[in-house]
Amino acid sequence: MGRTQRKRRHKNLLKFYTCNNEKDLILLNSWLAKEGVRYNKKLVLAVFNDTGRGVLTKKKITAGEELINLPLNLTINVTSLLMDVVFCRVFLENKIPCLHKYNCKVTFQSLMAFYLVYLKSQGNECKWYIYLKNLPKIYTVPYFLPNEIKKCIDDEIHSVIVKQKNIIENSFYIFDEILKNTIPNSDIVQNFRSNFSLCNYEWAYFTVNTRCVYMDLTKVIDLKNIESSILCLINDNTKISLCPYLDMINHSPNSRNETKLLVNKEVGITPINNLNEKIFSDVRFSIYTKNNFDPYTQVFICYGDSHNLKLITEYGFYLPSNDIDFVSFNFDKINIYLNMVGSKLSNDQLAFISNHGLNKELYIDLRGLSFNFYGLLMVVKYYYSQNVDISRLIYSAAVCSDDRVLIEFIKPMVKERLVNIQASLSKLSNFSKCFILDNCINLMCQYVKILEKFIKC
Ligand SMILES: C[S@@+](CC[C@H](N)C(=O)[O-])C[C@H]1O[C@@H](n2cnc3c(N)ncnc32)[C@H](O)[C@@H]1O
Repeated sequence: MGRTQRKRRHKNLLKFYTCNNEKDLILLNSWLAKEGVRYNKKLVLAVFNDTGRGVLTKKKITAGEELINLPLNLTINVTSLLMDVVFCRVFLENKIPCLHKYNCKVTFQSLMAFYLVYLKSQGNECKWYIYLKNLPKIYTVPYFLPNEIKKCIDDEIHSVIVKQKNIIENSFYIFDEILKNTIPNSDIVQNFRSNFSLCNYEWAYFTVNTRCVYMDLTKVIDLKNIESSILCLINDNTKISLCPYLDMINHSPNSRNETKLLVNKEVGITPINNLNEKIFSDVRFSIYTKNNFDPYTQVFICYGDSHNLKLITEYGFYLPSNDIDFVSFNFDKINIYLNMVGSKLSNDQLAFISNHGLNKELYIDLRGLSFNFYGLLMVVKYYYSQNVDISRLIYSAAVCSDDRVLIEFIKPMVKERLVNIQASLSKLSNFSKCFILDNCINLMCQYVKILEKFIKC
């Protein structure tokens, strides 16, 4: 090894320690190998200073290399739920007609979370025991902040938590009712009943939220006739799945990757009532990277959206110096401001705004007003100007959007937003520090930076 290489390796070594030899992870690795997972031999699990547990490569990885390849039966996906006879009986052998009563009432994510509590309640009798044992015990999303702190954080973060809370609590009460009314004809269901609590369900919900990957199984299963199956409870699609080991890879906004479902030609599209494990024994799920990774560096994939509001509230982490962050403004609040400054919108203006979608995507980022925000302000200011074609004017904003009149007009409202965030930050400084709160404070400071830049321009 040359001097430069040695130096680089030493520098990298300081940033992580490998954890492949920890007892639980040895068990996880040998279980995965036994179950047929094929992962790139260069990869090992490690704990990194900045991101926590993740995947490290010991040798160079080049774009196009496969990272992990799993048999479909080793992922928890829609077919796992459908093929689990005992789980399906919870719904089908029930004192209430729950498929009918709760038709389209929950998301697939909620159903997956319910299934995860069911699996967890089986302890070491469960096929997924080793996998479940290695999942994080807690999640660092603001949902879990104490109420007195939640009250002080910015409205944007708070409104995401409120939405999460509604989804989680509503689905929890539905599942609780279903479980209370099921005919408990096995120990598995008895245990499930006694383990089903809001706290366990919240853990499961955020396990699914933070770890699932997109997986489209329409090439192998026919999801059309679902009326008498548990899928009639859901109001969205089933395209998410938990994939052991793959879910150890952390996120980077700069990473690019692709997944593939590798299907043996003979596997046709199976109707949901004909599913069995054998059919999928030849179907595999594979993930490739489109990046190069140096030896002894962390391997990342991209989870999708990378703005910090999403990362903090859905995944529980914050990316510093994130240029794509933005501060949203609610149309109703803008409307109140317009009324206050004597620029009440007419019905014609309101119809124009709604028809052109100018009441959505209203935000300010480090580059200034969003296209829609700018367009909305044009409608406010120029709709009734003579010789102005407002539609043409709005679309010219794609080329030039620095009309001082519009910017100065909205500044007082932006200043008020800034003052409110600063006041919240000051209240938050009274609470003792913790990782989740720090993430929220970091994001709010980013909002301050964005708004101050806008006001100064
Ligand atoms: C799919 S899991 C990745 C593996 C996870 N770190 C573990 O120990 O099991 C997603 C979670 O990893 C963490 N994570 C992912 N990317 C991260 C990053 N760039 N920085 C910090 N934490 C990250 C977050 O807690 C996130 O909810």
